[in-house]
Amino acid sequence: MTPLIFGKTGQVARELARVFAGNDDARFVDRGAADLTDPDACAAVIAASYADVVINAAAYTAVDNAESDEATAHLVNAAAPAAMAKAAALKNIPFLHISTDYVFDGTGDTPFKPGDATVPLGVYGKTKLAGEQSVLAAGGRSAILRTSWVFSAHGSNFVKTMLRLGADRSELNVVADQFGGPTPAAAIADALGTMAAAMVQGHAGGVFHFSGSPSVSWADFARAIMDEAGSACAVNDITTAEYPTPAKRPGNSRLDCSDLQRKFGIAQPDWRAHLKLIIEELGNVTG
Ligand SMILES: NC(=O)C1=CN([C@@H]2O[C@H](COP(=O)(O)OP(=O)(O)OC[C@H]3O[C@@H](n4cnc5c(N)ncnc54)[C@H](OP(=O)(O)O)[C@@H]3O)[C@@H](O)[C@H]2O)C=CC1
Ligand SMILES: Cc1cn([C@H]2C[C@H](O)[C@@H](COP(=O)(O)OP(=O)(O)O[C@H]3O[C@@H](C)C(=O)[C@@H](O)[C@H]3O)O2)c(=O)[nH]c1=O
Ligand SMILES: [Mg+2]
Repeated sequence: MTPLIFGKTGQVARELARVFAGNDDARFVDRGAADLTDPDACAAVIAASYADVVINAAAYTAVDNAESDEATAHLVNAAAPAAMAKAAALKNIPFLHISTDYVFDGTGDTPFKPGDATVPLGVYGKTKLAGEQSVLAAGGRSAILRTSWVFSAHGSNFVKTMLRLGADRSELNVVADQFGGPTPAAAIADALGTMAAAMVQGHAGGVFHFSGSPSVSWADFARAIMDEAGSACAVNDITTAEYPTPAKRPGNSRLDCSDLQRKFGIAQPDWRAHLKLIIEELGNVTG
């Protein structure tokens, strides 16, 4: 396999570097080599490459900032993936793209299936959905992996935020009415590696869901983080209304991941086991 990967510094991209560590042909494209605000530059990198599969692990992920910066979020999350998917289709090579639970409105309490109606609540979700749609419309073979609540030892994520805040405070208020599956970036990268290999062999692709198990509220997740880190910081349940943010977030982010299991043999990871490893890796002592 000769994968071309957009993103180098992000949570998932760094784990893809581990997945492809033994592959000298793998190439990672960072912001300096192709800025996603310049979709033509992204297409040009694909056109000039010898890759047999393209993975896009770069995105505009600042959910609240996107509310006041829709133009940039749209370029990065929609226009760039559209250009990438078209360039990959022209070369007749498969394209793998990552999307989000935030394409859903979060109603109900059952896990969303890939074919369920998408109704994003904010700009980030709206631009990610536009990206999905243009990737599927590009005419090539593509796979879209929707995931949720990504965490790892690197970059910025909820685990690192909780460890940082928990180190200075005796209690934290965290929303207890938004539910989803925390997902280790390492498991996403492993899944993408498996999917890329299958796609190179001719797998048809499609839209799939992948999240960690079990589903919890952000408050439950925060408590698990504090417990695992040995932190004395207490976590109080609050409602979404008590934690106002620029972007509205879905109350139900649960994803039904059974299609990915059936079509690619990929099982949902238990996020608790990964959390333990990551907190060990961070060497965190929060007192
Ligand atoms: N984080 C999460 O909780 C979730 C993420 N996802 C999706 O998973 C994928 C990977 O996310 P994750 O690894 O967390 O992302 P990160 O936020 O950790 O990293 C984002 C990456 O995108 C790059 N990037 C952003 N803007 C540009 C740009 N203009 N040009 C070039 N590169 C750019 C960043 O580069 P730089 O370092 O230079 O800024 C960085 O490498 C994304 O598609 C995201 O939408 C889905 C569900 C949840
Ligand atoms: C820091 C903090 C957050 N919260 C809430 C806000 C929010 O509802 C929830 C999580 O906060 P975050 O800022 O990490 O959430 P957010 O950045 O919205 O995380 C999302 O990122 C994008 C990229 C995705 O695709 C989603 O799957 C999801 O992971 O916790 C509290 O209640 N208390 C706190 O002290
Ligand atoms: Mg965030």
